[in-house]
Amino acid sequence: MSVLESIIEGVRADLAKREAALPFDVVKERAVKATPPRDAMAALRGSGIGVIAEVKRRSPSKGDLAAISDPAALAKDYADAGARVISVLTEERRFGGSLADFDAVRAAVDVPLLRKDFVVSPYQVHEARMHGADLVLLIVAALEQNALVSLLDRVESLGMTALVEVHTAEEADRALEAGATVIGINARDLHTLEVDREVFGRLAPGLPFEVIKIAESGIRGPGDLMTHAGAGADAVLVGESLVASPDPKAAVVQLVTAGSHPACPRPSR
Ligand SMILES: O=P(O)(O)OC[C@@H](O)[C@@H](O)c1c[nH]c2ccccc12
Repeated sequence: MSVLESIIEGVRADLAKREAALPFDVVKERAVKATPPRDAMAALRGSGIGVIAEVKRRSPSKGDLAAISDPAALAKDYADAGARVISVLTEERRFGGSLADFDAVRAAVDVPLLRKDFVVSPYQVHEARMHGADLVLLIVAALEQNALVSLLDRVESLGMTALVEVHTAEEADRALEAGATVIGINARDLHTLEVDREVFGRLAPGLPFEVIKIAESGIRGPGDLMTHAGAGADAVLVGESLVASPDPKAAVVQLVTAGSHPACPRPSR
């Protein structure tokens, strides 16, 4: 079993417990009553390279990254530093995240929030909306094509934005075929957990110019942001290097400053 498959097995088991505790119909009703989704596309299209900052406690590849005692305070620092979107891991077993973290962040900031999890069921999409999510991650490698298409439609039908994640050219084709308008290119292979920082530069130029392109994982600082910008990134998604920094707020400021510097390549749209 690959790492991805074993993560999904755990996600399905946890999901079954939540479904037993709170029926889908109730989740759907509450999702409709939640604060309407914020415009994530507009946030991502802002001038310069956007920074998506992630609240991430742990990872399967590195173990504990940071003891985040106050996720709301961290998120507030991110937002104050100019992060356009904040990503919150809600997967519990491998990433130490939770919907409680998501709720704490939601209550603290007004920027669009991404629910970062292994979404395999419509339940999780409505659940994300119920908790005030504006974007939902859909990982192509985790989904059959028809599931990808129907989950993408569902995310959009609830007024949210789907961030469709790919790692190979074949997955990028599947994302486009499914109608993705925001594509994240993950440098990390979720089957092996290996990081290849060149994947973005290989795949992004092959995507249509109107697709919003996000470089994900392994971004150490402004240098990596500039490299991805040169290959056509609209935004970068950064976790570890921020949470592990002695000063996460300053680390975001550095990225935002680099991404809005006149010397930084601009998104071509
Ligand atoms: O911590 P990093 O290397 O900066 O990476 C952040 C983000 O890209 C990573 O957390 C991630 C990308 N895709 C995922 C899918 C599931 C869980 C986590 C992820």
